Amino acid sequence: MQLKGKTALVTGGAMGVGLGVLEALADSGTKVVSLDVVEDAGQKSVAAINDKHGAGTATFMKCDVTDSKQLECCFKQAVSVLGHIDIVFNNAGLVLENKWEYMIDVNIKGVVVGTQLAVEHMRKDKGGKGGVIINTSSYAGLVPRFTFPIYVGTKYAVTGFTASWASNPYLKDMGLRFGTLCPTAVDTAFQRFKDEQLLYPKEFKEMLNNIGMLPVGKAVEGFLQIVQDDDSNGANMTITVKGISYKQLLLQEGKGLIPQ
Ligand SMILES: NC(=O)c1ccc[n+]([C@@H]2O[C@H](COP(=O)([O-])OP(=O)(O)OC[C@H]3O[C@@H](n4cnc5c(N)ncnc54)[C@H](O)[C@@H]3O)[C@@H](O)[C@H]2O)c1
Ligand SMILES: CCCCC[C@H](O)/C=C/C=C\C/C=C\C/C=C\CCCC(=O)O
Repeated sequence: MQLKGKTALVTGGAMGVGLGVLEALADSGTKVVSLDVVEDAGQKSVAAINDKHGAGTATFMKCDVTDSKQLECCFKQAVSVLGHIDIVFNNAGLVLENKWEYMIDVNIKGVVVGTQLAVEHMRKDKGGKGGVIINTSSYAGLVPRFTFPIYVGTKYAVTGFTASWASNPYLKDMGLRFGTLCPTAVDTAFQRFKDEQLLYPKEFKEMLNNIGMLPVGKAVEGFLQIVQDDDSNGANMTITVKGISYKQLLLQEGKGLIPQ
């Protein structure tokens, strides 16, 4: 997909990976809408993008992705601002083993509702223009980690849910494709966690000391690879200190998605 002249909606866009993606999309000529629960940072980051690229390039909407009504309303507002949506990045997420019901609401429900709204507004067979939907999982959505078991469960849910949509046999009519972003630890506010947010914080910090953290730009690079590769559908874009790679999942008649 050529990014110039396209439109995108990003959740969790106020900081971290979401903001990195917003900035990269705006730099490539995409008009963007940022949804986030943190209004101050959201407004400031959008103002900076508009200062750089011109008024109207970016729009911020305060939205708690755990509230389906808010998300539905913001998608409608985004379509009226953008005209239509080509790219949706369901990225908002957190790690809260000590408040796991809320974490499940953000990491799973927020992605499920965000994906369903994206399909509804984007599918060609119902008046949309098609496009790509990318959901943020994690390396921990592919490889279990004892340090935060419920977080891992939410990310496995995102990976499985997104792959299931990617294996939908009617995607051609809808003009949609899907991808999942699976980075290891990325240097964002996410990593400035309080110990009670993890089950085994000491052990995770030791693990982190061994492998180090990725810069946000590496996660953004992985996102852009999926968005720009029109042949990519069902890719788990794995981003680690060893590099960026994705297993293209092939849709084989009668067998669903099979790893290459
Ligand atoms: N940082 C990492 O180590 C890492 C690694 C792999 C995957 N991830 C995933 O990447 C995604 C982005 O994380 P990040 O590292 O950029 O963290 P971050 O904390 O810097 O950014 C997350 C953003 O999501 C927003 N958010 C949180 N709850 C929300 C809600 N209910 N509604 C709307 N917005 C909400 C936050 O306000 C914040 O702006 C998350 O899904 C996370 O699980 C992070
Ligand atoms: C505070 C919790 C942060 C969780 C962030 C993220 O979603 C999960 C990351 C999962 C793992 C990162 C930590 C260790 C990775 C261990 C090995 C990765 C090696 C990858 C490789 O280079 O092969």
